[in-house]
Amino acid sequence: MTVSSAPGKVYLFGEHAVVYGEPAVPCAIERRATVTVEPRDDDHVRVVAEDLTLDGFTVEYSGSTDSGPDVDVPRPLVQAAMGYIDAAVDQARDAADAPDAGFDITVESAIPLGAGLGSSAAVVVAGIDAATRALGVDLDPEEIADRAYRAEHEVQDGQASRADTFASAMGGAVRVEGDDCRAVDAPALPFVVGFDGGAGDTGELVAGVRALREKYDFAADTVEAIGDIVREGETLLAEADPESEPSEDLLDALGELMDFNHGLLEALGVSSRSLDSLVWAARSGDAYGAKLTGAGGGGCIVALDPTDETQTALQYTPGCVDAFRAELATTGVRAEDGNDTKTSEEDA
Ligand SMILES: Nc1ncnc2c1ncn2[C@@H]1O[C@H](COP(=O)(O)OP(=O)(O)O)[C@@H](O)[C@H]1O
Ligand SMILES: C[C@@](O)(CCOP(=O)(O)O)CC(=O)O
Ligand SMILES: [Mg+2]
Repeated sequence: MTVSSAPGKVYLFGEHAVVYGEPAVPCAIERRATVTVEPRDDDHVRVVAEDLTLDGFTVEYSGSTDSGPDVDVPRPLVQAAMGYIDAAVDQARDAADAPDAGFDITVESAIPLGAGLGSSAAVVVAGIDAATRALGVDLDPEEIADRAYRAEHEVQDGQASRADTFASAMGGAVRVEGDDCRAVDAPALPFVVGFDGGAGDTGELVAGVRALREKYDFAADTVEAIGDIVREGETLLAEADPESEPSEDLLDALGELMDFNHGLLEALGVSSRSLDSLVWAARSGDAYGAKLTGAGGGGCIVALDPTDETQTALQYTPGCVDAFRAELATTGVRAEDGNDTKTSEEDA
């Protein structure tokens, strides 16, 4: 049996624009998905994922129910739910050159689904690591990141960047621009996350931005302007001492850029009334800055605040179902079964 975990992430800057080649800075956070894999003697794949719920299915009884009810779950719902795990299994079979390998897979995750914290990337990264190790193949974190990207790219109909999967596989703060992925030496930033209980459909939201970008030059300019914000932000990070607490000046400047980034994402149509209300609650709670994180539509915002004020303000905001401090995850994908021959920290 092999067990692997991988972290979720928040975007300091740059989601959506990263899909069109602009840079982005996602940061891995200490909320992890854990995948347990047991190889099988046949080529079947059996998945237990208790955090995953499906809305709407039909159960048909005909005559005796000895063989159990015939559950008719609409195909698209199953595909949406299972696509990422399926794609991770395909990648692991390919990496181990074992096209007929079968697995019993259990997924457990502390990352809310579809909420912009990269649950899909964490599940795919941890799944590829656990399944390849179960087949006796040990991939390094960069290769897991690459295969996880290919899996997300396939599931999201060709609309995915390398950002989420690279951050999850490597841990820490990273910078992604097209195929160029690298670690960023940044001070530990005081992230606070607010969750509205909702979710967004990544594929649909990315398609919406793509359509606007094709329709209006000013929407294409907006995407480029997000890239400018990221470039400005990474200059600030590069000037800071990664070993020290971030200075107030740095937090002020990063916060201003986060606020601007949120405004541009809002203009591109990927925010929502509840995300905006959490962003404003964080700002009135004294955050240095706040923005939505990930695809948007519903889910999470991220704010910068070293004190408890933003978290408290969010907790008292109607529509906020959870508010928590998100520590930077310095380790990306890792074995949880004592069979690890590497961690991304050692490799970095
Ligand atoms: N705990 C889990 N168990 C099984 N699948 C999961 C789990 N968490 C996430 N997933 C997969 O990831 C999808 C959500 O990914 P996505 O829409 O990209 O949002 P995000 O990555 O922001 O959480 C789910 O529909 C599901 O397919
Ligand atoms: C919108 C996007 O930039 C980030 C999506 O993040 P998430 O899946 O919502 O956590 C898409 C991508 O980079 O693949
Ligand atoms: Mg995702």
